[in-house]
Amino acid sequence: MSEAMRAGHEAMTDDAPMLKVENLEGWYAESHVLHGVSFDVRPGEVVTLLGRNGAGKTTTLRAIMGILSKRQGSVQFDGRELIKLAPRDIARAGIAFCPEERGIFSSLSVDENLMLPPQVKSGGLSREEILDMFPNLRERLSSQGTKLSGGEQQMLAIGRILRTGAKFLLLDEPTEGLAPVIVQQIGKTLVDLKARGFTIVLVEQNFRFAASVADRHFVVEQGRVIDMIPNHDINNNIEKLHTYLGV
Ligand SMILES: Nc1ncnc2c1ncn2[C@@H]1O[C@H](COP(=O)(O)OP(=O)(O)OP(=O)(O)O)[C@@H](O)[C@H]1O
Repeated sequence: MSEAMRAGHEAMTDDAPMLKVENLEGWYAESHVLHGVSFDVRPGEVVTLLGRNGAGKTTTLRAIMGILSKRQGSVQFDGRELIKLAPRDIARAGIAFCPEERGIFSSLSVDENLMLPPQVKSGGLSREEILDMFPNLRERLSSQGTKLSGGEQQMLAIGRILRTGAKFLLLDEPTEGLAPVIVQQIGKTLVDLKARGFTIVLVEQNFRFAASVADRHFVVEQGRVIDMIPNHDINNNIEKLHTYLGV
C-alpha cells in the first residue's frame, strides 16, 4: 500500500483521530506561550484540557483555530493539515470555536445573534432544533443579546455554532461564573451533543463538571500537554490531578 493510500485508509478507520495536534507552538507577539502541545481527539469523543490559570489552554484553542499571530507545528483535522490555513478556512473545514467571552453582539437580538455565523457545511442544526435544545432562548428571541443572563448568553453562544454544520466544537470554559443549576443544564447539553455525534474539546476549570461529561482529560502545564487521564480512571488519579491543578 502506498503512503498516500495508507494515510487515506487510516483516515477512514474509526480509531483514526479526528483531530491530531502535534508539537504545536504559539506566540503572542514576542511572547512564546505554547511549547509543543500534542494531543488527539477521536470522532465522537469529549475531551478536556485541564490546567492552572495561564497554562496555555485558551491559547491552544486559538492556535487550532488559526487566530494567533504566530504558530507552528501540526494540526491535522480529518487527515488534512490545517496549520497554514487562515481562520475562515479552518472554520470551513468544520471546526467551530466558542470563546470564553462568548462574543454576543449587544446591538443584536437573540434571534439575530443566533442567525449570525455563516453555515460552513450541510447538516447543521436548524433554528427550531436549537430552540428545542435551549427553551430559555425561545422565550427571549427578541431581547437584546446583552439583556440575557450569563447562562442564557452561554447557551446562545453554543447554540449559534450548532447552526454552522461544524461537527467539531472547541468550547472555552462554558461553565465559568454560572450558577450550579445552569452548569448542570450545560452539562446535559454537552451529553446531548455527544449523542448527536458532535466531537468536543472543552477547556474547563470546574473539574467535577469535566469528569461528568468527558471521556479523556489532557493536562496542560507551561504550554505543553504533560499527561492524559481517561475519565474511567479518574478516581485513581485524584491526588495527581489536585497537584497538577493546584487545588
Ligand atoms: N493576548 C495576550 N497577549 C499576551 N500574552 C497573553 C495573551 N493572552 C494570554 N497570554 C499569556 O499566555 C499564557 C497562556 O494563557 P492562556 O489564556 O492560554 O491560559 P489558560 O490556560 O487558558 O488560562 P486561563 O484559565 O487563565 O485563561 C499566559 O501566560 C498568559 O498571560
